Amino acid sequence: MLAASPARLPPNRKEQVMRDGILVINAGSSSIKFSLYLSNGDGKPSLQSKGQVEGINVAPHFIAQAADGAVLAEQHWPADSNLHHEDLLKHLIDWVEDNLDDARLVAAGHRVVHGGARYSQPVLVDELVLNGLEKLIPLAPLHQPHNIAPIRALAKVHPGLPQVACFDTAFHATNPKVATTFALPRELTDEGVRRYGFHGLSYEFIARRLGEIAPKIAAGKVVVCHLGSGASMCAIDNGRSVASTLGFTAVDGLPMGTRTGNLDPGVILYLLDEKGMNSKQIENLLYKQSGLLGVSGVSNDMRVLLESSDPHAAEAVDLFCYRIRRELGSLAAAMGGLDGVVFTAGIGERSAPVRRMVCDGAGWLGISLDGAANLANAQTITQADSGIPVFVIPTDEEMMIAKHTRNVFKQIRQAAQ
Ligand SMILES: Nc1ncnc2c1ncn2[C@@H]1O[C@H](COP(=O)(O)OP(=O)(O)O)[C@@H](O)[C@H]1O
Ligand SMILES: CC(=O)OP(=O)(O)O
Ligand SMILES: [Mg+2]
Repeated sequence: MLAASPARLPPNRKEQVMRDGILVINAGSSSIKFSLYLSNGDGKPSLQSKGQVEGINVAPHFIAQAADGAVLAEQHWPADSNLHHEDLLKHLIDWVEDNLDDARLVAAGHRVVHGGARYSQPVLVDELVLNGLEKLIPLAPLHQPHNIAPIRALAKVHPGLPQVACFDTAFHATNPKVATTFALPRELTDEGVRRYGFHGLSYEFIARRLGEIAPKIAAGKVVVCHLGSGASMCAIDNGRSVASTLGFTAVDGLPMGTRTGNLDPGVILYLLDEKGMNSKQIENLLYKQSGLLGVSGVSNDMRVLLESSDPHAAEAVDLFCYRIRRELGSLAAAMGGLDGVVFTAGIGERSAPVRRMVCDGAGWLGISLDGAANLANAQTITQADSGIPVFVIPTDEEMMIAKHTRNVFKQIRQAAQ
């Protein structure tokens, strides 16, 4: 049973001293990340613990940490342990429940990458919603099945726990039609074949955080570069997404760890007709064998490429940075101007060489990098007289999910009273 059961909502006298716990799950193909937030009143949810199971289907490793990073629990399983997503999720949930202290679990929030045309807001999940989300699996094969699996698994062990799906696509619902339309026959556009954009939870967090750090810039035209294993860029005008590099699926735009990014569709026809590949083989090529891994032949990990002496590794890094520079110009053009740039996610937050290669080629936009600040991953990495400031801001998709989940939970609690 997936729908929220009002029976568990009004706290009884004893429970009134308990704090509300919100479990956030961000599940990928080989890892399940969790964060437990305590939520009291209207304040910002506070992180109580976080952790992850990595190496699913290889040699799973579980780690849980307190908000200050202190390790609370750790477990390794051998490669032949035969543990699957569901077993490991159960381990994770059991650990969270055994370590709630004075909190009680009141809701769970999940990152779901594709909400399609229907969901432009977080939604309380029920069977109908889940069925709709399952129909979007072909549009995000690397993510959507893994995002949905923990919702079903959690519903089994916790029937009645309100679960909220928070979408990577939702922040881009403000894009104008011209930014989302492919030049395809109208019937296809009308049935939903259009650009959606992803990484929206990260962009929403960054837009809000930039509003605290540099409110004047945040009220202007900003390009945010979310550079992780999945990578994209977003044009944000006065806090609203107006264009992004990811499209109908999460394989468009920039080259990523293992994904091609933007590709002439004629290449797909060539693969079908001349190479005799079928759609599954092509999906595998586009999503798992390309990007940094495919070009370098070395690794999908930016750290490994930057340390490698293989010229193909350098070529992959060059291509990644070149494409970011091109998209920077394109997104600035979409907004008709540029007031600031933000780097975020694994590579954006930590890789000074990548940021330098992007910014050195963006002098024409007025960007003038401060080398020392860049090396130090400082919050502002441009010189004081740079025409455009460039920021490094750590993203926090989990915090965004916790906030959305708390808001949906508050609404259903009010409705139940
Ligand atoms: N110090 C670093 N320098 C360069 N790249 C880094 C560094 N730290 C992490 N990365 C890269 O960040 C990427 C993962 O980013 P992340 O945002 O955690 O991705 P995801 O959440 O999509 O798995 C990997 O390619 C990794 O190599
Ligand atoms: C949508 C997407 O590409 O997500 P990730 O970066 O987590 O792979
Ligand atoms: Mg990510």
